[in-house]
Amino acid sequence: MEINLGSESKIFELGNLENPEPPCCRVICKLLCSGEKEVDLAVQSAKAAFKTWSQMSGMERSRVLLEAARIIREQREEIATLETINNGKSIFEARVDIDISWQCLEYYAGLAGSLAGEHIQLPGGSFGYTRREPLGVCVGIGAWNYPFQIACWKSAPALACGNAMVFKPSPFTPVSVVRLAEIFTEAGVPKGLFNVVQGGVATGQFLCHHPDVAKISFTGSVPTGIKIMEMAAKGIKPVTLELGGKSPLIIFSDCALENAVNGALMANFLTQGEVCCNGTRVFVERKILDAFTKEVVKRTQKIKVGDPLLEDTRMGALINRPHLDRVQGFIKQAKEQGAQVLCGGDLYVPDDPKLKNGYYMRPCVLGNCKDDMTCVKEEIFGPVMSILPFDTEEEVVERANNTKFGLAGGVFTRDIQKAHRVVAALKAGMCFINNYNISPVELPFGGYKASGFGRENGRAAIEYYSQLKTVCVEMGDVESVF
Ligand SMILES: NC(=O)c1ccc[n+]([C@@H]2O[C@H](COP(=O)([O-])OP(=O)(O)OC[C@H]3O[C@@H](n4cnc5c(N)ncnc54)[C@H](O)[C@@H]3O)[C@@H](O)[C@H]2O)c1
Ligand SMILES: C[N+](C)(C)CCCC=O
Repeated sequence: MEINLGSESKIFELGNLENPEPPCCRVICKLLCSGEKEVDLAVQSAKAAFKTWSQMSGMERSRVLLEAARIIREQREEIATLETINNGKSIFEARVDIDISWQCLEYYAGLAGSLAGEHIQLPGGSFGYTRREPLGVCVGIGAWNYPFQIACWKSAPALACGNAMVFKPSPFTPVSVVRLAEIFTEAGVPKGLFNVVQGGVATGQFLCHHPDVAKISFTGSVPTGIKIMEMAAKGIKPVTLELGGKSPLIIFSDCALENAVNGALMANFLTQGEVCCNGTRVFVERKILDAFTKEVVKRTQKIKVGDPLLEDTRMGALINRPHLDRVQGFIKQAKEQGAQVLCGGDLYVPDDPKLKNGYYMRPCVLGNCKDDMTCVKEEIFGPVMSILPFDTEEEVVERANNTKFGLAGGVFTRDIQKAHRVVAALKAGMCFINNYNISPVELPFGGYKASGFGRENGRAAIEYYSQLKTVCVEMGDVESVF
């Protein structure tokens, strides 16, 4: 893979080969941060490509996106391996991420040909119509937990609507999105339509302030989301913010217990727990608290942690040493505040000497949790589940909503009326009934409250990557008031 590097700014490394002692691991590549000049070059080349792409019909764009989806499907194994090396997640999960990525491209390819406005009849034979038009050069800024998938969730609807995109991945996971750019080019998008710039805060700021950028779609933390919104406000640019969460998962005593346990594991331990929509506050009806807890702990202890490239590994390494330390800090604080570590939470050192400095920990289940504990209130973004007992539906709904976040929520029950009643009362954008953390690309995804706004996936995303032009057509004479 050829990595398109800027010439300015400092080099950043993914790991450090020269000094393989903690806190560093191995270098897999060295990249230059894109400076102001490189950001401008990327935006200008995207702007030039936009002229061609936006004039193509939806069907023509659809064919190109389908070809990109086909290449990704064909190269699934290679891209999944790259993503595992990029992020540290298990190859098993990386394959799922890649599948969701090509499905996303296929879905928006399917919509591209049918994007249309309305015809509205007016008096005297006059009429109006609306045109759904692209915005121009959109910026995508990604987090490190789903690098390839986030880039697809942003670029697929953006390109389907006729936009160009400049994408900046997280500096912790800069690699796989470069492959996506190559694939778009192989598939036939005009040169420069999807550009990648590399770097961190400064590069992101150059992008957000650029006068030729029409829209910013951001995935990341709440504090950065606030800064993105402030920068966008200065240029009156629309934003999509996909931010953090501390989502509730509510397990009623009438659930199918095995499904509920599976759901709780899905809600907490994908991608080493580094998932924005995780259901980390697991509310369990007191009647089944012991049975549920016993089973969830047993199953958590069986999760195979280690070399993410091995077929049977289900949990790989956390993103970096500071983040691992931060997660460990939350567990220490939880213990100090009275929570009980029911399993895991300790560092894991694989037998393989080449992995001994990796950022591994055992997945953790915390019992004896209370709503006011830090581990229950703050997003940990690691493999830490907090179990909280409850007694009544009314009580649990109130406690579930008692958070600044509103990204997701889940309910396990066999009572279908209760299930719909409870999800209707949850103040969260993405709710699951009797499952958790599955990702059909047909369904809109996004948050309430501090978890952000705008939607990715589904038809809804089209609204956020296009604008409506209204055309009013007079068929008679002009009746002037003057
Ligand atoms: N809602 C979602 O879909 C979703 C998905 C994944 C992650 N997240 C959230 O992301 C967070 C973890 O990801 P992270 O640590 O990469 O988040 P982050 O906010 O630190 O960084 C996200 C991206 O923003 C860039 N950035 C940082 N400061 C910037 C600035 N001032 N201007 C412009 N760009 C800037 C970073 O380089 C990175 O590319 C968690 O809070 C998680 O919940 C949300
Ligand atoms: C694919 N998941 C598991 C729904 C995660 C979506 C992106 C959030 O971090």
